[in-house]
Amino acid sequence: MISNLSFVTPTPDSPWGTYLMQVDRVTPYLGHLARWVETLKRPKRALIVDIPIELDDGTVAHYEGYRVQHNMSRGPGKGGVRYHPDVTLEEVMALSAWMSVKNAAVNLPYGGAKGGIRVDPKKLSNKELEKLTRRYTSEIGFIIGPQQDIPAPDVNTNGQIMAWMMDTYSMNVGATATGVVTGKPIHLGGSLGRVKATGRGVFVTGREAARRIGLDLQGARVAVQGFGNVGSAAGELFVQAGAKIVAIQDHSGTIFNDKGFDLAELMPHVRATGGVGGFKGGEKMNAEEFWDVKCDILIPAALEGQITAERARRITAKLVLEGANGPTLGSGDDVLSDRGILVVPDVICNAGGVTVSYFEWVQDFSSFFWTEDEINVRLDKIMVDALKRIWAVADEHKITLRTATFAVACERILIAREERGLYP
Ligand SMILES: NC(=O)C1=CN([C@@H]2O[C@H](COP(=O)(O)OP(=O)(O)OC[C@H]3O[C@@H](n4cnc5c(N)ncnc54)[C@H](O)[C@@H]3O)[C@@H](O)[C@H]2O)C=CC1
Ligand SMILES: O=C(O)CCC(=O)C(=O)O
Repeated sequence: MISNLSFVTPTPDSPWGTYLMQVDRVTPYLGHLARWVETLKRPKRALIVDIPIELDDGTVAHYEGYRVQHNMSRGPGKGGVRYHPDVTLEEVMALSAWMSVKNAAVNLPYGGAKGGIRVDPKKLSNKELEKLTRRYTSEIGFIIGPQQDIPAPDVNTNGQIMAWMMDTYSMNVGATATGVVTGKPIHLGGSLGRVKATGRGVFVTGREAARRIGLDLQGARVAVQGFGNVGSAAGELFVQAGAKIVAIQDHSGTIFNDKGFDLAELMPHVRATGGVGGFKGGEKMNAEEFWDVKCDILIPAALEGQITAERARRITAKLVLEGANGPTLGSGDDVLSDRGILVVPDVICNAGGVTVSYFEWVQDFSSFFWTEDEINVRLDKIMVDALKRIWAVADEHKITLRTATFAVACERILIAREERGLYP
């Protein structure tokens, strides 16, 4: 693992360390392009901003914000913005690099970027959240734009936050620029289908993977970690396909129901309380027992670094669908692979969100909007075709789907890098 960057000290289990190891694993499959591989090991641009805001009680608080543009060889930067108290520059760097790989894996004309603010948004009022978002947008305003870098929602951010970002950027440039962010509300140039698109992509890749390994979704047992935007939308689609969700874990608790949860009862509880904890339609479980639950499909859809080697030894699923970015440590990945558990990696599994973000961006430019059916059909096709190509590479080289996704994506990025050349 080469990393002579002065501003991060990755470890094998940290997000950037995990990403570097994934790049090292793909290098033997890159042929002559391997001489460009160092390009992938350093972000093109990393911006740290101070965000001062006046709180409701009159005091002034400072928050640290980031926007990292990992690689722009294939087009403008693209990737979400995360609000979380544990966000670091290192984490955002890894998330931006995974965006480069993901966008290339589904062949979108984008590079990779990601942003974040080190904040617990649950502790802020709506007014404070708006001030934070607007100030952050102004601070990063000179490196984002419809043709430069297009943010979108991620953990703890949503359509309202995208609306504030779009409005702030537009006021600063003096013209409404709907294409500067995606994941916006429908009335502001948002796309039908975007809210559930990431979960839908997890379902589509999961359905294809299940078919290939002969796993029947009818009656399949599913465990989901993270029941926010991604986990809940994926879970709903699996239930519609005949599967049952037997265990769910989120920040508020872990719940179990051997017969499968009734989502018509659970969803209103989550909307009303903010989490699954306290739901009466199932038993409460110890958090660590989640990883022992008997299931066919496991969907980590919360944060990074959840599947350690130790947990990977206990997982009973035949199929792991990475809804989250970076949920599996390198050591955990090796254990899953040795045990014959198929992992559909984040860089393809959760690409449905950015794919519909791309549709949103295209619709904004043409000011012509598609129906939800058109969007879902196009999304399904892009995901299925991308997975087919990746699967063929995995079979050809006898490598995991993760390394195969990196092989397909990194080749595309580095061809673009080589063709563009280096001289100004
Ligand atoms: N929103 C999107 O379009 C996309 C999101 N992702 C990834 O999916 C994952 C989830 O994102 P969203 O659903 O958008 O976020 P969200 O904010 O809607 O939901 C996050 C979920 O994770 C849970 N969670 C947080 N800390 C936890 C912990 N310590 N243990 C268990 N659960 C915990 C929360 O309770 C919540 O249910 C993230 O890794 C994100 O980067 C990936 C692609 C696109
Ligand atoms: O929709 C987008 O542009 C990016 C979504 C995202 O942050 C991700 O795929 O991790």
